[in-house]
Amino acid sequence: MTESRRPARRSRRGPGDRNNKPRQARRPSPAEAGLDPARLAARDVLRAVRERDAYANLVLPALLRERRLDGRDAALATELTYGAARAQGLLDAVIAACANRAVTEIDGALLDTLRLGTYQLLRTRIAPHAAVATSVDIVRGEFGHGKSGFVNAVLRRVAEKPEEQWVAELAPDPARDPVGHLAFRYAHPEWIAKAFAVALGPDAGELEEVLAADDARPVVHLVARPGVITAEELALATGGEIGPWSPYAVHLDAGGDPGKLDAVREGMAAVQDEGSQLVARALTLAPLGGPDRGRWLDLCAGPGGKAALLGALADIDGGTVDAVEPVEHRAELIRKSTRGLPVTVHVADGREPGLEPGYDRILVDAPCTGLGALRRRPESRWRRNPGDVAELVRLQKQLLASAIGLLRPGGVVLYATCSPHTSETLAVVADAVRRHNVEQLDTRELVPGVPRLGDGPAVQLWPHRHGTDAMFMAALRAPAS
Ligand SMILES: C[S@@+](CC[C@H](N)C(=O)[O-])C[C@H]1O[C@@H](n2cnc3c(N)ncnc32)[C@H](O)[C@@H]1O
Repeated sequence: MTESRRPARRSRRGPGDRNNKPRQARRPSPAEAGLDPARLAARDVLRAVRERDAYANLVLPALLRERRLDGRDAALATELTYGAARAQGLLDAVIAACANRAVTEIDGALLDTLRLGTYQLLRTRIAPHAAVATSVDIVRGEFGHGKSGFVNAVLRRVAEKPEEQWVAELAPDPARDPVGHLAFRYAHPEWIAKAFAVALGPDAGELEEVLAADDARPVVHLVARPGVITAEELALATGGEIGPWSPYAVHLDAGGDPGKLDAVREGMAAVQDEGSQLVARALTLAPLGGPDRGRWLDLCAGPGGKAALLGALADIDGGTVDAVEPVEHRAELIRKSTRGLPVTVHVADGREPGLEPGYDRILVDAPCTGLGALRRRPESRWRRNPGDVAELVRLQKQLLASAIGLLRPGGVVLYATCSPHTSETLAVVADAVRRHNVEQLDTRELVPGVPRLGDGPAVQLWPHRHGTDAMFMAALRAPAS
């Protein structure tokens, strides 16, 4: 991040032009007030996230379009929004230390701007005076001098020390609490860092790399629709690079909106993490007892990323896919993403979908905490709490049991989560193996060519090792007869 403060844009319309109203009769627009549009957009998204539980990665693109921000403004707004949303816990600890009060005692509207300013001061190369002045301007424009004085005072204290020094002062002692220290330093809730350490097991020494990977800006992954375009052709068409593991993956390094790419608009490609591509492909590669008659099921299919890949692969061999999703608007997304493919969408609960048993292959891409995709969902680490896990695990076990009941003899179910939390992964699979007559396959063989998959039989992908989301998958096969 090399952005420094630029002169604020001025409106071309003279202040007072509209409706010929006198100058003093209306508030100046943000541009007229000299407010930086990128920072204002970032502040507004942070506010929507805090007040309405909005998703930053949905609100920001819409807001950039609405305000016609592009180029450097869009890049700066994106960096500041996602960066501040990810780092919230660390930013709040520093703000609390500088304000001499808990952040819960600070007016939320001021806190958004303080987070934005603190992020710029600690984690970007934006000149400190610019970070402070633009934050103060935003607050002064909305609340007046008194509150902007408070923001000014807090941010000036933040600016006294670099991030490392704040971490050294505020984080738990690394000798006594190494996981707590890393969690603080890499801005993760401690329970999530602990869950990652447990999932890494003997490789827990890699925890710092996992946490750091979560904070890196994620590369956009595209999937080339099989039978329509190859990854090579897609890479050429988009200027991207072929992904290392999935035969359909292309990585886009450049920023910008992938939805505007011709290949994506024309349905030849879609945005999909390479790990998700590997999950869908693994289901198709699993060895069945007996021949594959091409009757496949995606039991938790919304919004349809994997259903679309499965549908395209099924189409090549004349197979079909049933896709189940209980939430109507997510079912509609599946219909859109699988248009033209042999996929039938069922709005139903996967625990009792009302489908005829006898499937050759079933994917259970279970609802989960999403702890494996934190880099793509900036605010989610601060929204989730440990109490979410037990309820999800109950649902995951029920969905997996339902899937096993829908298999034909010799059929395979692939259980997957975008979470590495072992309660959602290994424990759910162990429970299924204990309760049901299924054999666990070596899932590593279903992701050929991918290194560092551990001792099996399940597969845990990691952002720091594979550049994918931390997808988990385990294949279970029903006895042949
Ligand atoms: C991890 S997402 C699946 C992502 C999807 N496979 C893809 O690649 O786009 C889990 C989905 O399960 C759905 N879900 C939640 N409860 C469910 C249930 N009882 N039965 C089936 N699906 C359910 C959620 O609405 C969500 O769309």
